[in-house]
Amino acid sequence: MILPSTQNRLLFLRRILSASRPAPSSASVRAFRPPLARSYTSMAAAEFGTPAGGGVAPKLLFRQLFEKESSTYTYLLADVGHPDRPALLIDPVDRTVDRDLSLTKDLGLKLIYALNTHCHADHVTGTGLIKASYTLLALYVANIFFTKMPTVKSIISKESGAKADLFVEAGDRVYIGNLFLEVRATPGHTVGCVTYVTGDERDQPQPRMAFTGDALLIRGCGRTDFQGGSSSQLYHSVHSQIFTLPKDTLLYPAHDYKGFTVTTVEEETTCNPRLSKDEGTFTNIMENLNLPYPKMIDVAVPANMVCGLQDPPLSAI
Ligand SMILES: N[C@@H](CCC(=O)N[C@@H](CSS)C(=O)NCC(=O)O)C(=O)O
Repeated sequence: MILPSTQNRLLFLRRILSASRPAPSSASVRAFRPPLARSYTSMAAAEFGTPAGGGVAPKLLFRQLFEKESSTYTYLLADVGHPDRPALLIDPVDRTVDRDLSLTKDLGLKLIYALNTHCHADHVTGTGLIKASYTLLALYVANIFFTKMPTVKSIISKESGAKADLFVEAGDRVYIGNLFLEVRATPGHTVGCVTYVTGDERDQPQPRMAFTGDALLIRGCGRTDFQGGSSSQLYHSVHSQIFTLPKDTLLYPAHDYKGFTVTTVEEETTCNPRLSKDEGTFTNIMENLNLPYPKMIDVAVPANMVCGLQDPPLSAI
């Protein structure tokens, strides 16, 4: 079956969707996993803390993807040890949604979640388009009244104040199959920034991996001059929540402007020109960055507060 581009799919969706679909629920969760190998129709809060099971060890499939206009990294993670091959995307960008969805399809993955580390100011998140695209796919392949509809749920922190299907807080776990990400609160770039860290249990990937959003960039860090930013808070977030991870933890940021792809806790604690300093020096550096505002800030922030969908939001179609 040939499907039109995501933008065209959205236009089509707007024409044919009536109020037949309830607005997404906004359940707050501590740990949740989708009811794999059962139904994807449930919008109820997920299960708490029980393994997906199946007797198979988790096996990570990992891809780092780049969006060059905003220099943004999107990360694809999947548990390919699980028969359903469940997957999630971290920080998808609207411009590259088609690429990301076709990759998940090529790899035979079942996308379950689209996560944001925070409400971005420089680009529009892809989570809204991904959700809409999946909804339309369900309409193509079956009728919405009888089928078990594949859905992707958007996730962001509760503190962000942004719209999403599920809101996470420090200590929560996001499961795909038998893999999980632990949520750590790392405010300072924005009030709602979180870092997603792979699990610390024996069957989880080693070394651990942390998706730091804009809290920590390779040899840098997120700016702190808007969206409730605070250099003192950022310093404490990184030192208490990221630099305390094992030294070999791989750190994957949401952006890179210098050509780097990955770093480690050990590297950044010693080589980061901002965060390896004492707090006073760090604050002084941050107060004197004198960066121009991101070009898209006036478009991106309002759009990202509603999951990337605007004019009109999907719930209003
Ligand atoms: N030139 C870019 C924006 C660059 C920028 O401000 N990046 C942010 C993260 S996205 S809000 C940042 O925190 N940078 C820190 C730094 O030291 O560069 C654009 O116009 O989009």
